[in-house]
Amino acid sequence: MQVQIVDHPLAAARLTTMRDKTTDNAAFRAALSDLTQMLVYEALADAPTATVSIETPLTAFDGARLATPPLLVPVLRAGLGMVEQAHAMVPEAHVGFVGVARDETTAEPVPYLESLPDDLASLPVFVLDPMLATGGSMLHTIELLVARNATDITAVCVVAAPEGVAALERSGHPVRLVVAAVDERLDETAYIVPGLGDAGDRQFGPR
Ligand SMILES: O=P(O)(O)OC[C@H]1O[C@H](OP(=O)(O)OP(=O)(O)O)[C@H](O)[C@@H]1O
Ligand SMILES: O=c1cc[nH]c(=O)[nH]1
Ligand SMILES: [Mg+2]
Repeated sequence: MQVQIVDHPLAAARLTTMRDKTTDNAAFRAALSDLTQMLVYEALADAPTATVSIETPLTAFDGARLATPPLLVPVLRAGLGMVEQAHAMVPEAHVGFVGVARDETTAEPVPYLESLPDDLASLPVFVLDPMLATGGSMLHTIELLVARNATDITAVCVVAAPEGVAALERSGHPVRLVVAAVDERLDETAYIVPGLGDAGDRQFGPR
């Protein structure tokens, strides 16, 4: 599996703001939005383009547009903080939604929402979720996509645990990972260390 770590001073600065426990909800959301812009920019660096013939004020010109804009799929709740910025970067993209919440005691994903197009055979898909911990929520989402014939999936995350990266790798699904950092480990409650805490709570408050 391809793992692309977005290692840039501006990304590191936003991630540091997100990790800081004194950062309030609004500043956390702002840093996540900025960082999403960088992650999506990097995730699309090799995307195929199609030619668009236009006229500049001076002459004819063959320009470019994305050949196939990806379907954006935020994983609720925490992925909601990424979708507006990702959509601003790719305004022509369609958006699907998946809702999953980890059971607090087992850390197993509990699905509660699924709103996706029926056929994803010819569409790249960007799954937006800041946290890849055990990988359970991401794998649940990827399985929904693969069941709809998706063959080109990018997980766009902020922080991953090595355990989550390994789970994606083991799954054999057609996925690559674009992430700002791969942290040390999971703790005994399956939270990422050093991490940034609960990405949903830090944006929206406790559920
Ligand atoms: O890799 P995993 O072990 O599955 O953990 C990662 C998931 O946990 C968080 O969501 P959470 O369940 O806290 O829901 P929330 O976004 O509503 O807070 C996060 O946004 C991921 O979806
Ligand atoms: O560290 C973690 C693990 C799962 N979900 C989060 O929001 N944070
Ligand atoms: Mg949460």
